[in-house]
Amino acid sequence: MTVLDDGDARLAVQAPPLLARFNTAGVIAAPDVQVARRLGSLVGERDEDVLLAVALATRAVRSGSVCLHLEDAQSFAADAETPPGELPWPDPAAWRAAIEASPLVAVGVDGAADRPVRWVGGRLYLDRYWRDEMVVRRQADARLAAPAAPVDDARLAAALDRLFPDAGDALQRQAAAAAVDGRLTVLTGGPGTGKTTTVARLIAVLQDVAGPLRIALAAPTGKAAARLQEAVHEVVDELGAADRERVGTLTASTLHRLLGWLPGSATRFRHGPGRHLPHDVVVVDETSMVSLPLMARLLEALRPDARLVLVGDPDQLASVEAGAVLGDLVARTPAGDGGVVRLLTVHRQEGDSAILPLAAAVRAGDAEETLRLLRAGHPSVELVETAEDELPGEVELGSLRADAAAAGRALVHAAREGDAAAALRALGSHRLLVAHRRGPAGVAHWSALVEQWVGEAAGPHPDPLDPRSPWYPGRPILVTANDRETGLYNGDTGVVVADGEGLVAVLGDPDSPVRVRTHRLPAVETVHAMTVHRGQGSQFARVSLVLPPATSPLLTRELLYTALTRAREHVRVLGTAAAVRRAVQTPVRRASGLRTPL
Ligand SMILES: Nc1ncnc2c1ncn2[C@@H]1O[C@H](COP(=O)(O)OP(=O)(O)OP(=O)(O)O)[C@@H](O)[C@H]1O
Repeated sequence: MTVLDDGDARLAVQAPPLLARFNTAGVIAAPDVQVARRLGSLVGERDEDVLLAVALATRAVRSGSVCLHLEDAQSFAADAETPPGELPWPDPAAWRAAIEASPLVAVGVDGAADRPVRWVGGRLYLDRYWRDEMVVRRQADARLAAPAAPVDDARLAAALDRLFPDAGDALQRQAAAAAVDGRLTVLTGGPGTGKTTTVARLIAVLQDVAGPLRIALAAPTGKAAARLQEAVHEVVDELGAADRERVGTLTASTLHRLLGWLPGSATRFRHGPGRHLPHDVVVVDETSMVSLPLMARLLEALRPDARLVLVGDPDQLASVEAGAVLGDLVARTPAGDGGVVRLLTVHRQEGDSAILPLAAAVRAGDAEETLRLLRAGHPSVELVETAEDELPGEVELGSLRADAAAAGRALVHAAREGDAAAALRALGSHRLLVAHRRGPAGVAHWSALVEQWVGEAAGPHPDPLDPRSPWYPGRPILVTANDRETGLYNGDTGVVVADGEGLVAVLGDPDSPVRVRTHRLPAVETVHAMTVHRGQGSQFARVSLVLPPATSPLLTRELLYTALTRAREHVRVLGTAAAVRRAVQTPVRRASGLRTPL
């Protein structure tokens, strides 16, 4: 057994022996032990089996689950140093009995309301997540059970015929009809299946048959909100004059902004059960990124008679915080139920791109087909297969370097000339995505490498700049904090460009960029590479994905699928065949109770 080392932040100081054993084995971390001990001390619970279960429930939340399935507890040891079979797991029956008898634990749906942990159906919850899951469960059930206010059938049929003509897509039309009839509609589909097109047209239908309605468009990130707004405007601009007028000019915001986020307040949001949102319809895009707590807050804040339309792709990465609500809502709703519509036909004209078949193979979990498509050498797809578990060498990096340097050179030259639109277009022309934030395969390593390549390709700036200044024309930036004053959000990207004698940061849409003086910017990082999580909600002409070693716990099907579908024209994957296989064969499993009836 590893000796406890106080200098190692992963190891808890003075942990009870059983917890210490699981801690040193790497199954639970110091914060999990601390939560278990703190909760235990509230009620004098000393039973180490119970404390271990609480620590594992905390561990489960840290890895994105809402609760701990006790019978799956050993899965947390899969990547630990000690094989799960060698750890002193409590006897399952005794473990359950100890949990049920503990003063820490409320047992069952109707168990005591004031205990910090809840035990229901073999699942152990920290109370806060239990309550949020109940909010989502009750709200979703109520919304699916009772339809929205009725509309005139003939008028609805006419609106559907006009906005979803025969040549269109029957499922898109069905989604619009569901959004009129129901108070909760879940609209899913892969890239290019027409989700945004359907949203814009279903709003036109709603305004016609039930309007005038107050409509909110929202997304989990500022970037995704901006993209939604732009895409909806494009579709609305093509509608007939009467529909265009009824829809009006829609603006999209982040969910936090919609709910009235209050920094530092205990209730967190201005809108909630006691103060509903004024909207008749709320449409949320990129819902796969919405966590369980945020979904609970949104549902509580809706007027009971409002219509909610959740749009997204449940095969993408789930939220950073706990929960995979979109996937759960899709899975729990009976097939053929009006509340969930999955669009299946890809409408985007991409020539004969191999990206979507590749993404489909990944989604289907077919590792051999994924490798075959990657290796086939289609113009839109490239695999740079590296030697087992080594970082790619100079030869292997050749094509990535060529793309990164070309995009970087175009970006720097445009930035030096003060051409904001060209600089932002260059920023979107190629993006390097990686799995890890830190370590040898992390963002920092790759960002520094690309910076060096771009520096060599673009040459030194002709005018002498202050070498101590972090600002130079052609610096690509990623905003890492929300900032009300400038309206910038965590995740926004842009470029520093020349502006007369000085410099200005330009961000967002190349055709109508936001301009912010560098001294007014919130916290930013140089962004020559980003994590796949960061890239979610954005698309780029060309994408290069560096896979981590096959042993990385971050290597999942959702990560690969999300990265591949960020590319519009070309995607390059660098990594071993083993890493590709491992990713395709490792779907993320996030425990929750939402899929199971109570
Ligand atoms: N029913 C349809 N008939 C013909 N073309 C369509 C139809 N629906 C959508 N399209 C076209 O397909 C393309 C993709 O549509 P859209 O952007 O709405 O898809 P999406 O699912 O939102 O994609 P993504 O999430 O990747 O942005 C657009 O060019 C759109 O005009």
